[in-house]
Amino acid sequence: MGLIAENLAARRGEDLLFVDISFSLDEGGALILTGANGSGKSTLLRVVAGLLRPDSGSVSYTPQGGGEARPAGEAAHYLGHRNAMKPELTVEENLSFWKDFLGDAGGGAGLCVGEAAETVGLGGIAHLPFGYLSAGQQRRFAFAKLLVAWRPVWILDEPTAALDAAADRMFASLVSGHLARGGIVLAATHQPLGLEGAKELRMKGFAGTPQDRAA
Ligand SMILES: Nc1ncnc2c1ncn2[C@@H]1O[C@H](COP(=O)(O)OP(=O)(O)OP(=O)(O)O)[C@@H](O)[C@H]1O
Repeated sequence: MGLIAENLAARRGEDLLFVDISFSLDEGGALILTGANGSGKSTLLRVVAGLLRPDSGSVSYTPQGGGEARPAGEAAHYLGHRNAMKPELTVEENLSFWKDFLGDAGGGAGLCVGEAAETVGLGGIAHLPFGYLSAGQQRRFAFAKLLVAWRPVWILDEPTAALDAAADRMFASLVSGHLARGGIVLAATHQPLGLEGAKELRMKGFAGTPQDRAA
C-alpha cells in the first residue's frame, strides 16, 4: 500500500550514482532526501516520477484500500526546478491545461483553477500571461498546479528555493494539508516545509562503476 521503491539503482554516464535504494511510504507519509550537491537527490526524484529509467529496481504506487499497483509516476505530481508553464499563456490557461492533462488520479478531486489561484494567494492576477509575473509569483502558481489535479504523491525538488518567508510558510501549509488528506510527499529540500517528523534518506553520491561492484 502506498509508495514502494525497491532496490533502485541509477547511472549517470558510465557510473552508478546510487544502488539498492528501497523505501516505502504509507498514506500521510513523507520522506526527505538529503545529501551534498551532486549526490543524486534530483536523479532519484526523477526516477520515482518516471522521468528517468532506473538501471534496476522498481517503484510503484498502490491506492489505499487496495487496487492495482501502478507506476508511481501515474499517481504523482513532479515539481522540479522549472515551473513547467508556457510564458505566453495566461496563468488560467496554463493551469487549465494541466488540470485537463493530468486529471485526477482517483481517490480525490483537484480544485478548480480559481480556487487554486486563491489558495496560493494570487487570485487577482491569474488572467495575466505567466511570463509577466515575478519569479516568486511564478513559483506560487507552479504550486497551484499541485492543487488543480488530485495526485496522491507529490515529488518536490527544492520547491521553495529563492522564495520569501511568507511563500515558504504558504507552501508548508499546502504540504501539511496534502499529508493530512492522506497524500504522500517525497522531497529534496533544506527548508522545514511542514515535513517535521518526516523520514530522511541521506544520499551519498557515486556508488562506483558497474565493474567495481561486480568485483
Ligand atoms: N544528464 C546527466 N548526464 C550525466 N551526468 C549527470 C546528468 N545529470 C546529472 N548528472 C550528474 O549526476 C550527479 C547527481 O546529480 P543530481 O542532480 O541528481 O544531484 P543532486 O543531489 O540533486 O544535486 P544538487 O543538490 O546540486 O541539486 C552529479 O554528479 C551530476 O553531475
